[in-house]
Amino acid sequence: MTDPVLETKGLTIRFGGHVAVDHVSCAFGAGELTAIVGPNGAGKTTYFNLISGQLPATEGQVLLEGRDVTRASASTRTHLGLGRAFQLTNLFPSLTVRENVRLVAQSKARKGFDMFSMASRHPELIEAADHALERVRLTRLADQTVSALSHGDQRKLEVALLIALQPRVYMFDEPTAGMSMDEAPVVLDLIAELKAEGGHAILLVEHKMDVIRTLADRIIVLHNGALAADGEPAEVMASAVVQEAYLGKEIADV
Ligand SMILES: Nc1ncnc2c1ncn2[C@@H]1O[C@H](COP(=O)(O)OP(=O)(O)OP(=O)(O)O)[C@@H](O)[C@H]1O
Repeated sequence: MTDPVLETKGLTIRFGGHVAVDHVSCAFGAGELTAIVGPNGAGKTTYFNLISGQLPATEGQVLLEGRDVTRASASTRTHLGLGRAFQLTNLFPSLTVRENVRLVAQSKARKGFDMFSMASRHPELIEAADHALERVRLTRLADQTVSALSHGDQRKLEVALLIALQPRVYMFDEPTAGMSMDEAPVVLDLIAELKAEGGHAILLVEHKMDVIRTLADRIIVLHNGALAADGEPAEVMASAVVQEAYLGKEIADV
């Protein structure tokens, strides 16, 4: 790997006596999509929270393009290029879909949040928002308020917001959860396109094996918070230790 885009070194968090993420050292390169798997409670979401800054590490480091961001706030990490799919609680439900995406494009461009005056003076922000919406096939809903969107369309909007942010690292946590069979391919195709663009590291927490099989270049397995396996998908899937101990029966048909 050339210089990693993202790296964790000995990353650890303890909740009281419980070690939820246990000295995880892992580097993620540009153009690589890594699926993070493991049984319920293995520490996947907590690992994501440590990387994105939602939780403070007890020990270890998070490096973004070589820069130590371990003590940086979540919003600083976002500005530095760490893009985690937005939770809908971060959105403005009474604003339109386009306005929400534009606010992210605006924050990326560091042009402040004076939403209504900014729009006319910076048509490029509208363009960036519309481009992101087009990529997730939400153009037809651009003028709807967010609160009126279906669950699947809200998930697509989360991805559009990430695209508007143009991060170096994309972090997706079960991006197609709750989507219909018709909706999921839009998001999965888009993630494949982002991977093909080559400039980003992509991390994906995912339970669905068909999604992992289609998208992942690499799989890491967490178990009891520790890194239990790391390698090419076929190799990791085939390892007896993963089949029997970590993923159970579901993986047997891979
Ligand atoms: N804020 C917290 N306080 C105490 N314990 C926590 C906290 N957050 C997570 N944990 C514990 O850390 C462990 C890892 O949880 P985590 O949610 O990261 O697992 P996961 O692999 O994402 O599971 P799932 O697949 O079910 O989402 C669990 O035992 C969980 O109970």
